[in-house]
Amino acid sequence: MQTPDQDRTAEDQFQPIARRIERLALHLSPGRGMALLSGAGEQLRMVECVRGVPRLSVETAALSEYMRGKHRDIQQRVFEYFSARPELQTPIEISKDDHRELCMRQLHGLVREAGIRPFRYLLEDPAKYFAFLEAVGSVDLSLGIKTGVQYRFTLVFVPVPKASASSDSERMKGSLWGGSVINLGTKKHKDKYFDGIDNLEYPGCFAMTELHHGSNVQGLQTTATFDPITDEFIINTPNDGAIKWWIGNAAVHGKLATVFAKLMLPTHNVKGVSDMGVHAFIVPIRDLKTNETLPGIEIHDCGHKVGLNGVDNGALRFRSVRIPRENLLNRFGDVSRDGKYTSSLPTINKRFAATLGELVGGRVGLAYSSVSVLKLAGTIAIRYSLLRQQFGPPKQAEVSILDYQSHQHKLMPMLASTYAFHFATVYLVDKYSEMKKTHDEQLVADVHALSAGLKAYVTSYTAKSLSICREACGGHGYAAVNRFGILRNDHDIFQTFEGDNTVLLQQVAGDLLKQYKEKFQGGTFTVTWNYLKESMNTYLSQPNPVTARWESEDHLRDPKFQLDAFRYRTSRLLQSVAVRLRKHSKNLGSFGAWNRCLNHLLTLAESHIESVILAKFIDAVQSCPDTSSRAALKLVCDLYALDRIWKDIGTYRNVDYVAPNKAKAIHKLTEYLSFQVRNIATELVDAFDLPDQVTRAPIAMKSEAYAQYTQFVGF
Ligand SMILES: Cc1cc2nc3c(=O)[nH]c(=O)nc-3n(C[C@H](O)[C@H](O)[C@H](O)COP(=O)(O)OP(=O)(O)OC[C@H]3O[C@@H](n4cnc5c(N)ncnc54)[C@H](O)[C@@H]3O)c2cc1C
Repeated sequence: MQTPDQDRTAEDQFQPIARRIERLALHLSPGRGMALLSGAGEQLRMVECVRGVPRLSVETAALSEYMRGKHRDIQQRVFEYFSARPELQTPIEISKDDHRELCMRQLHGLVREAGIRPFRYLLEDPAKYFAFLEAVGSVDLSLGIKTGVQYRFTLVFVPVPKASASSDSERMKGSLWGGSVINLGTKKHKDKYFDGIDNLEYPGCFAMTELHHGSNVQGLQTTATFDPITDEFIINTPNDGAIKWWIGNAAVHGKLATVFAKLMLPTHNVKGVSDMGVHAFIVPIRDLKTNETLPGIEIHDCGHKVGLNGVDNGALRFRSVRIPRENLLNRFGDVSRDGKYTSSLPTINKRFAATLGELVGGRVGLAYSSVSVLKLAGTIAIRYSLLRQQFGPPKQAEVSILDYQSHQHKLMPMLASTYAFHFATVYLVDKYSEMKKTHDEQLVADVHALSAGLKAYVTSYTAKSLSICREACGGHGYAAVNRFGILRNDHDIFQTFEGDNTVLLQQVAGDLLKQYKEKFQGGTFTVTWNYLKESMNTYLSQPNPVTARWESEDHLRDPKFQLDAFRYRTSRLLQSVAVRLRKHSKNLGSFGAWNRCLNHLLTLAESHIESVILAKFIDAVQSCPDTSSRAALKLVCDLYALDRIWKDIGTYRNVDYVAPNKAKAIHKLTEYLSFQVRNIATELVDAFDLPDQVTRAPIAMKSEAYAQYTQFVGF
């Protein structure tokens, strides 16, 4: 019996030989080359077999098991619940109002009938909560967001670098009702509200954004003025710009809201009040029994949206609404009966920073959910592309559209990226759960930056990919029943809420620069960024002219080469932007210099996140215990890495990190790997383990797809 290690050795020896034979087989078909390769995949695979060249054989069940994680049971419960209650499934055509009511019924059903308690999972085992969120998001993204609004444990304080164009102080972004009460409040709040939030007796809102200020939370204008005579706060909207806007659950269902407002304390000086900064307050907005809007509060519907119409976003105006002093969520700052402000933390910035570690869950959740949207869209597009046949060699059968090189180019690197993101976000969830247990300071910083970067990177990628998937399915991709339109519209806003992506990437860049500065002052890099210590030194020396020319397949598929290349790019971007910022600061000041270098900074942040994603993917390949799954993952990982390097080949060529012959070899190999991945695409999407009841698009059904599609329109 072989150990996994012996297995790996044998396989590692075999693979390069098999690859060479296979390539030779292609070379032996003069004049046909990639056309044969792409145009007649099925025949070619048979030819390959005849010539003794094996296609990777993948044990889907084993791969699926490796991908699945430990909380499949909760997802299964969600799927089973909706299977048993077809009337609760969201139809393709539904009005805004009906969709909102249905979403609320879906959530009630899960909590009250199926006995699922998301709020408890969130507290006890965040990974279970995220798995649940993934499942409800695949039922309907509106339901996923509605759930998040009610429960989520996030309030993301986003410290944007001092120099950035957006703010000269810290900002906070985030969610949402349940999380804000538990995280920003104290025991009295938990005792009073936990059960009601958990069982949906207290549907609530998270009211931070105002008409004039979204990203820049420091600019909020709503006030909460303490009245020492009545022992109350007076919540007021001073002007139209301060109307709370986009507030989820506000238009119809919310009964209470966490309202973010500037805490104003009376003083004896000329000004009469002192601004203590933005704090959070629980404000009842509707009568718990009658659902009537409470006096002093004006609520309007934000109206029909581009997507997520199952969520009732509303706008709120407060006219001197009085709430008891105890409604201040006072974990980080409190006001005593006689109007004295106290906090264990001396400054607003410190209070924000303390909140960071507790409250990054929303971004973790969005990154994770975005990967499941990508899996769903990729599964639909790839299954259909395998089924769909158009054209073919003269007098021969038509070929699958996925046998066209152009189609492989559209979908196979995307499939590889989906796997890459899967492992990166699973890692993020693990780190987040660990952080919630240990509160380790370095981990807090790491999770904070990683969640910002992954949320921004993954949601942007998914948003673009949804359009590519639609187009890859031609006209039938445009039928609403096949889901791309709805997914695209619903997911689009993932790029904006829980922190705008451009703003979040700046935060990652700012953190990298901070680390860079500390390195040169003898500090240590946080866990994820340790690699920079090493690669900064490599960067400072010139690229090696010999390795720049190495082009063998074994070298290009060596994880060391791939990671070095990713990290070299990040180090180079980091070093060069630091120099530029220093130079421009002299004339433009730090704000102007930051803006002058903004695109450079965003590229740096993306490059760093790509390095982290690749590193986690390589780890996942190496840790996979099943031989066939490991071989498949290695192939997919190579495609991810080389495709990314090829997409940025100009950067590598400009500094001679890659010589022309090597650039050409990377390109050729990337196309070849796309073809190889295409050959196991069925198994790779099957391993996502999305049953037909979840994918739902008729064109992606595992069997009888055309028949199901024709039935849908009435044949
Ligand atoms: C469907 C939906 C649901 C929502 N739910 C809630 C909710 O429940 N509670 C709540 O409080 N809020 C909610 N929001 C608000 C959401 O959080 C904000 O829209 C988000 O924070 C972005 O703010 P903004 O809309 O003001 O965009 P802005 O900050 O005005 O950004 C507009 C553009 O300017 C760019 N930009 C801004 N600053 C910079 C900078 N420094 N550098 C470079 N570019 C910059 C951005 O990249 C973006 O492209 C929701 C929004 C929507 C659409």
